[in-house]
Amino acid sequence: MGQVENDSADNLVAPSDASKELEDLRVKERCIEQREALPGEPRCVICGRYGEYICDQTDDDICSVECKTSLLARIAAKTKPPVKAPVRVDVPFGDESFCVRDNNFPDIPSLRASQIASLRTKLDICVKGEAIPDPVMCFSSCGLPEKLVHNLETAGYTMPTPVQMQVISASLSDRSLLVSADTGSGKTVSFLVPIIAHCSRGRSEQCTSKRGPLAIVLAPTRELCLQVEEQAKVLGKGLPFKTALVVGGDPLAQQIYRIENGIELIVGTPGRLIDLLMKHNVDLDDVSVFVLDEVDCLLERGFRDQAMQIFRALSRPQVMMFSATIHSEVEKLSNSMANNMIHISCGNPNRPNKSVKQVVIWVETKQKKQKILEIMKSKQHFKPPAVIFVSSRVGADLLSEALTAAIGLEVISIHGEKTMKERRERLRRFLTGEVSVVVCTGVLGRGMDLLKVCQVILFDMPNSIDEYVHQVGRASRMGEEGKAIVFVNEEDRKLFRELAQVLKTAGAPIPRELASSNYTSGISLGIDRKRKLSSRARS
Ligand SMILES: Nc1ncnc2c1ncn2[C@@H]1O[C@H](COP(=O)(O)OP(=O)(O)OP(=O)(O)O)[C@@H](O)[C@H]1O
Repeated sequence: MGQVENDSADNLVAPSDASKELEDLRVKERCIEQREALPGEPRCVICGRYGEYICDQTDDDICSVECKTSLLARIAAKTKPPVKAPVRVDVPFGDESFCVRDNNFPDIPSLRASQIASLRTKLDICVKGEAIPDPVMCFSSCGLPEKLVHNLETAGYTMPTPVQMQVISASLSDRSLLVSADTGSGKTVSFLVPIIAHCSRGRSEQCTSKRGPLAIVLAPTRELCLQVEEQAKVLGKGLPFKTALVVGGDPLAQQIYRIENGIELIVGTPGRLIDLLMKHNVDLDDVSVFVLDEVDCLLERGFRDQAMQIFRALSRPQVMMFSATIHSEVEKLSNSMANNMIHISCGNPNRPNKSVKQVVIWVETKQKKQKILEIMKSKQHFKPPAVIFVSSRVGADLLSEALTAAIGLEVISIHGEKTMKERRERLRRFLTGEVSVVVCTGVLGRGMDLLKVCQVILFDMPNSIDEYVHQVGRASRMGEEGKAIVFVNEEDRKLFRELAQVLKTAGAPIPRELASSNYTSGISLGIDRKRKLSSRARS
């Protein structure tokens, strides 16, 4: 007789046929345990996975107990008069373990700690902190306003991504967070969903006509602010949720007028927001959520003082910080901004997204223009729409003009010296496909969701490997395959060591010149270095 296997998810022994059958017969508790539906198979009406069961009360296809619970909750919410959301209670500073439970929302069967741990491992989620809420498996199972769930579905977001699963649940319990997750993994929705839920709940409770902001999102570039505000509007449609965009280059008076008329969320760059706060009396008393998107940039560079000044103007907000690149200095600083912080990391932080193929080519500075023309003339290598990153504003203008003249295809430039109107219009033309190639400085390097782009060319290496990670990341969204062609030469030597390590980890080819450089000595880089050294030894 075969021994009965332990059915723990952590068990590494493959289950016997008999236990597999038993597993198949077991009713799936959570939707994550259910497989995807094959073509022609019934789909769960809540999450779209395989609809293995039928809900006895409604006859709908359903994948698990969790989704059945959500379905019944939805139906109950439609038939019952709207229930008042629980009152948000101000707790003493430092007591952030307090959390408001929504007793109107039915309990979801809970998983054992070992199952949660194994789920996080499968989803590539690491967490650090005390009493961390479990990840949520679908948007409809965490008590969000029904309209918000509907807006998410309409936007095509049927399932949360791993970072959203963990961040949304942690954030809904009012905890402050430091989140590092791959480029293109869906961090924006992970902070917008709790913000919108919080704002619409907050407004439905307030009896006063006063409508000062309830949340602030800071981001380092105007383009990123524009993008985040757009997405917030889409997800908050139909809810008591208005936004104000506060960025330089747009008239200040209009921004003030909008805020005075009542808004819930301000999305802005630090400089303009400080400017506005200094010149105008904006009541920030009710701001209880403060998000720093691209936090390493906001806390490391010239932005730090401004970001901290805004933070200090708020009274004990929930702080949520996000980036694909976070190092220890930012971790330390972030810990000083909130108590009982949760650290979440998803995927491969501080490294380029695995979906992007990195092709690093050694090109002398004088040859760069010739090389990029060769690439752009090759149907095999050039796959527009494409973004070309350069290091200077003048360089962006010159290169875009030279490429337009040489290949007869309109190539536009975007950088910080252009007016806001021009930057907006050019970005619109690129995003709508009117032009297919843009040359830009770092203004489009971070956070920009350039949906159809699957090729970037780093004509000039950026100043740091962190910026490299972000720029390379523009070539892939949500795991789509992309390609980054990167020009390097001796002028980039201060990054050789880290670059070689990044390429080695990704299994990408390392140019011979880089492998044999003194700057990469001591790193075992395999074949290229050995070949070069042995040919030297022969001569
Ligand atoms: N749950 C979801 N289902 C499907 N698509 C999603 C989901 N969440 C986000 N997306 C899409 O994924 C893309 C990447 O999201 P987003 O721009 O938020 O990534 P990010 O993690 O902030 O990346 P970066 O670090 O580059 O800023 C966007 O096009 C967004 O619309």
